[in-house]
Amino acid sequence: MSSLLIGVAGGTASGKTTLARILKESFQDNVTILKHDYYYHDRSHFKVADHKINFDHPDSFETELLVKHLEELKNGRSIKRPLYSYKTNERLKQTKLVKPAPIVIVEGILIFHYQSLKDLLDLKIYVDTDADIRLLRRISRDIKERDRTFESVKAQYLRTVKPMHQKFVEPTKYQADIIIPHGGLNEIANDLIIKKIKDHLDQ
Ligand SMILES: Nc1ncnc2c1ncn2[C@@H]1O[C@H](COP(=O)(O)OP(=O)(O)O)[C@@H](O)[C@H]1O
Ligand SMILES: O=c1ccn([C@@H]2O[C@H](COP(=O)(O)O)[C@@H](O)[C@H]2O)c(=O)[nH]1
Repeated sequence: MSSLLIGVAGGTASGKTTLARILKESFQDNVTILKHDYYYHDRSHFKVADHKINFDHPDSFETELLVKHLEELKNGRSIKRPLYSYKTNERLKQTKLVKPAPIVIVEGILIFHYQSLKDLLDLKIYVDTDADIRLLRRISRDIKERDRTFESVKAQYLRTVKPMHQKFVEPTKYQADIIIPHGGLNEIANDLIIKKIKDHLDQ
């Protein structure tokens, strides 16, 4: 059986990681998760504050490498994925071994922007959460987990995150097979996706 490739897109802090985590908890070793964020270009040479760098433009990622890795996984071969630090904007020297699995979830704000990536996906899910909720979540998460200050989150949001969302992320919503409202813990939507995955595993 070839792997089922599921893409989970949506704005920052919409609940993509939360959905991927719920699917991983339900299906354990049957699920492998790859984040587009692992494939950010290295920006550690920038000595300026984070909010000066545009991390929300499609050119910020090495998407060709992600596409190559997804093809490898789909063909049953392991890959060594990059490791990325949000704290230092750095692509680390080490890599992490990722084994193929029946379900591969790829997650990221812009994954439906690239035709080559979209063509590989069997199911495209867009997690749709209101911008004010996402901003509140992002402020808490970035301060707690990504070593940011309120001022830096605010400046980055206004300078790049919001305009790039409107220009590049939001339009990809209509590329999705399923749009999940109130993303993160939408139980009905999550149950439907779990059912779809079970059907694939039972084939
Ligand atoms: N339904 C929800 N209710 C409250 N907080 C949530 C919900 N879904 C996600 N979060 C929180 O919001 C933050 C961003 O969620 P996450 O799933 O990491 O989003 P994304 O991967 O889209 O950036 C995390 O701190 C997460 O715990
Ligand atoms: O070094 C970095 C890399 C990325 N970001 C921000 O992360 C989000 C995407 O991650 P989500 O988990 O989907 O929120 C994106 O909006 C970038 O702005 C960063 O701040 N620093």
